Amino acid sequence: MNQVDYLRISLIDRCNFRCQYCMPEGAELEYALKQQLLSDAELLTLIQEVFIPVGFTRFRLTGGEPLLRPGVVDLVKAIASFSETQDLSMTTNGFLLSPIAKNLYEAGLRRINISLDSLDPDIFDQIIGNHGRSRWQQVWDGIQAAYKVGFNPLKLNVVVIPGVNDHEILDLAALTIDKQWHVRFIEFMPIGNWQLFGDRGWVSSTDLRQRIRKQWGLTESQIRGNGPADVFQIPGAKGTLGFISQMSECFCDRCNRMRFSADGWLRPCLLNETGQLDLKTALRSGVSIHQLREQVRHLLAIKPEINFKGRDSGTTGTYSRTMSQIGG
Ligand SMILES: Nc1nc2c(ncn2[C@@H]2O[C@H](COP(=O)(O)OP(=O)(O)OP(=O)(O)O)[C@@H](O)[C@H]2O)c(=O)[nH]1
Ligand SMILES: C[S@@+](CC[C@H](N)C(=O)[O-])C[C@H]1O[C@@H](n2cnc3c(N)ncnc32)[C@H](O)[C@@H]1O
Ligand code: SF4
Ligand code: SF4
Repeated sequence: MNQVDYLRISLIDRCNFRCQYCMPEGAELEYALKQQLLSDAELLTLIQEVFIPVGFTRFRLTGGEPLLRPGVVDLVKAIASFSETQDLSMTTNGFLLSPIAKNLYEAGLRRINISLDSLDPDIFDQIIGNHGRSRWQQVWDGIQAAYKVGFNPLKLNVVVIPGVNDHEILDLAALTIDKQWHVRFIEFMPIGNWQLFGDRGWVSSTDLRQRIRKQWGLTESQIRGNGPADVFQIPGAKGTLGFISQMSECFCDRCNRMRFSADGWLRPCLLNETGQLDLKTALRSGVSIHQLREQVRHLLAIKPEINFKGRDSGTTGTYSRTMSQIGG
């Protein structure tokens, strides 16, 4: 059985973007109230006294937009300071990154994944639901700042939406030729926006690889990631290309992760809502740390049965939480 030692922690369910595939404009979203969110102290207690003792050693901070969380640098510092923390990373939209990148690095964050769905500012703004001054440049500046500060690996996430940004695949892939960046193409999942998804809203990774292979050739990379991406490389390129094929492939047999929401729910599988534990309510109502640990241990033991098994249909299920609430 795969070791489950990687926890994706959502720091906040809010976001400064409205990506079409995640929290589209007009969608009715219910945000957690401040008192429903875990405080820093509660989160750190749960990490140190529950998650680490049951075997989690790798943590990814996500959201919503994690850089909107007040005191995010101090939180990074605190999690990085636990001697058991072997890997601390973040997934961000990069908009607020530039001025804070150095502080995050100095606080102990080493890996960062930044979403960048387009190199064309107009298409970018259309995808993220922006109507004012374009936000592309500020995100690009955030990426450059992270690169300069020394984040390694630096990964760029692209959700591929047919008819919207799939014509940019080669331009995005070309970013890896001269820079040691890792560009990852993610198959769009119908969580959050069924309308945009339509009959077949995703382009398969196999299809994308064919297009890239035709242009430059493509080899399987020796580098293995920590997660679901299959890693390839344009021959001679400095960086790599990752393909996250959650619609066309099953990588659940190598699943190593759980998710923890900003309001304290532990979720054993992204695509299956079974078995979630409300650790915040339990903690606040005085359930002992020992009992919480046992509950999480039990969830780890039954996770293989919960892991998503409905992939054959080529769709997923229906979900009560959006990607922004789950943390991707
Ligand atoms: N189905 C499924 N998709 C996942 C899982 N983990 C990540 N993804 C998808 O991959 C996207 C990008 O994830 P990231 O936040 O960049 O993290 P990652 O690729 O796991 O990170 P690394 O630790 O750098 O490998 C997510 O938004 C999801 O769409 C998973 O366990 N199951
Ligand atoms: C929910 S976001 C949270 C972190 C941050 N706000 C960001 O966008 O990077 C995490 C990841 O989920 C991806 N994502 C969101 N909705 C998705 C969907 N419907 N299908 C596939 N990936 C999705 C985003 O592209 C992003 O890479
Ligand atoms: S994908 Fe990230 S940036 Fe886009 S709306 Fe969702 S949480 Fe915000
Ligand atoms: S769908 Fe569930 S079991 Fe499969 S890789 Fe993602 S989180 Fe793990």
